[in-house]
Amino acid sequence: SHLKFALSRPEICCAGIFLYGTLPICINKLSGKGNRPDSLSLAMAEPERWTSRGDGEVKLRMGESGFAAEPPLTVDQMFKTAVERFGSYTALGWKEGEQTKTINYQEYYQACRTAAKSFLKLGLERYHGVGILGFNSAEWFISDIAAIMAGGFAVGIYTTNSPEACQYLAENCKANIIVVENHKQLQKILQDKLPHLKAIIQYKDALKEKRPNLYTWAEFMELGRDESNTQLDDIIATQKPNQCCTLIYTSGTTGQPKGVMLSHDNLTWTAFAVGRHVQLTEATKSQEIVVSYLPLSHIAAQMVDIWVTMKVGGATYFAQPDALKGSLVNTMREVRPTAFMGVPRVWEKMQEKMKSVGAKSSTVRRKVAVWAKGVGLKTNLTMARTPVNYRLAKKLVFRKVRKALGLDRCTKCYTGAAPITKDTLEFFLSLDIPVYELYGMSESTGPHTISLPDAFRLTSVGKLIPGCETKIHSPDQEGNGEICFWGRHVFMGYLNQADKTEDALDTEGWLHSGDLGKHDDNGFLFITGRIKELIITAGGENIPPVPIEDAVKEAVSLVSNAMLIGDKRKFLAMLLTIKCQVNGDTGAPEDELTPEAVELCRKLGSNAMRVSEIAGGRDRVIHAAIQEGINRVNENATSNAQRIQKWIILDQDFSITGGELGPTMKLKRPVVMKMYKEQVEHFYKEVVTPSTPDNSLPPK
Ligand SMILES: Nc1ncnc2c1ncn2[C@@H]1O[C@H](COP(=O)(O)OP(=O)(O)OP(=O)(O)O)[C@@H](O)[C@H]1O
Repeated sequence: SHLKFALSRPEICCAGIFLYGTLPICINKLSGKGNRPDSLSLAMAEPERWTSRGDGEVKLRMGESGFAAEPPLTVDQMFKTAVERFGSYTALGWKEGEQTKTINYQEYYQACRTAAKSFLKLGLERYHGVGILGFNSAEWFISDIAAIMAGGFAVGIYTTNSPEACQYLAENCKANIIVVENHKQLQKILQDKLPHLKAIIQYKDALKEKRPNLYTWAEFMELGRDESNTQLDDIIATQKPNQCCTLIYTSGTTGQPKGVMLSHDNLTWTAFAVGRHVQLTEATKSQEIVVSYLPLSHIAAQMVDIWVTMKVGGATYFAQPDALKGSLVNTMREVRPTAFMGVPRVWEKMQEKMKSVGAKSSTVRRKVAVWAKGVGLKTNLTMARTPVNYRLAKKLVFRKVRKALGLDRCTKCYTGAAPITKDTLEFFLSLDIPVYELYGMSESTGPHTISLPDAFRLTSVGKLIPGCETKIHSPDQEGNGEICFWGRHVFMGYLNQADKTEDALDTEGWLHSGDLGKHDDNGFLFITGRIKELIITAGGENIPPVPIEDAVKEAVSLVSNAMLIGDKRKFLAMLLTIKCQVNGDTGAPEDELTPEAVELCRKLGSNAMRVSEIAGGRDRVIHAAIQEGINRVNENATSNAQRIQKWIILDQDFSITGGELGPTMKLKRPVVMKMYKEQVEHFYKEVVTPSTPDNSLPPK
């Protein structure tokens, strides 16, 4: 028909050829190389691999067989199937006073439909956000799924966000509705600056003030209770798996948060692939139980607690808001999860706690524990369990430890979202608790590789999830290169950020992770660095900071956080913080040292009790001990450029509340650089000589 048209109207065709020549240039400018803007894509038959438009569609990365060929589903379709198969099984559980309340899959689905109708009644528009700002709860899940069913975007907001950060997100996703946990979170969004906002719902505690368009959870659910189903069903009928339904905002370790657009297929396929790959059991055989406590605005928690659990008909129990301040272990002991996911900091905290309890126990107990841990590590590393010793150690120690942690029926313990140290992995392995690593990013809907009981290498992040692919881009001689992902878990694009999307996805559609890694001969992936935080010195040397920071933390036990500086500078310097107490209510670091740090100071010959007595080199004894540790690290440096020439102890530890750490405890380097600009400038102002009175070490 094109040919026929060209022959009948040659003048239009010539103009068309002219336009056709210039159009690609305009298109490239508008939307990035090789990817048509969506208005044009719509006119053409096939959507492209990515889009940065909220109402855009993408081409699914279907495979011909295996996991990648699984038929695509919308969230509603997956949920309906779960209701058909597991309708009467417990879906969600939570504590109300001393009582545990539960709802089954049938009730859960109906609650989501009611909430979806309420959202529509409040004016939720298609492809607009529903922000959710609060601790994990049934209301959080219901809001999330209802937002999707009603045609909006579910948008989790970190509870630790400042009012400005909350407003930035709400504006960015054109939030029509924001669901908040309590009065404290409500205060963060009570601004006139949100042009799209139509209503706010508070799901915990009584309202402290009445405002138009502010609803309690009960009032909100009442709105949709008797609404007809027509509007909701019409919207659900038009939803497609390749459309966006969830926005995950990156936590900003590498810059301003970006809205990662996840499609229905991203969520439902990843839930299927993970559940199948790690061999979760379906509720009809034996129900999987998880505890929800990690921030739900992060993809790891959402994927495990909401989607994977729904796929297999598991039950999710909610921890208390003060979970990470100490109550988690109580919930764990009550719920006794069958699968448990922690970010590295959670495992580290457990390790610290167990070590300090262990240190106080009797000599005999300690000796038994040391012996058992030796047996545990050896047998788990070699996978050859010496029956007698292992059985005895299990009876005397391992079983008791698992019970105390609430992990007695947990067969799947995971860590992910950030690097974990070998020391922590070995600690748990020695207690016969293998912690399996997951690796991925928001842009890959969570996991890309997973280690499994029968595919496990200490410090490896495991092997690829079937249906996904990994490419190591530009590998060096040792096989180290940028890890790139391919598969149905790869995101749609960053909302309204075509340029940033283009940086992340290459023309063939590979997602560039910004992480360095390599495979061993058996296909295990090892993360060896982060390109996104590589330091390039003024001399042109590329230095990955994390190994040096970890080495310092290991050499000087008093140090809680370390950040290496030196990008575009002549030499390396380091900001250090000291292990201190944390305020139980606010999570803010305090001036008092931890008991462990006080003990370490004593051993070194210092009476320091507070950070302020040590910071800035005030305590000469501690200062000398740290310098000695740093000298040891410097001795192992691979080149002169990799030696730490100067360092300083800061007055305050890094924290999530302070903004220096992201929700998964990854360092927000740009934030720290800004906060300590003066100290950093000071490093580079001074002439480095051996007699410099601060913490300097002369260049070799
Ligand atoms: N098991 C792991 N081991 C080491 N690093 C990991 C692991 N899992 C995730 N990471 C790191 O976390 C990154 C993904 O972070 P995520 O997508 O959760 O973003 P984020 O925490 O919101 O921060 P950002 O602002 O950097 O995107 C990965 O690219 C990798 O650097």
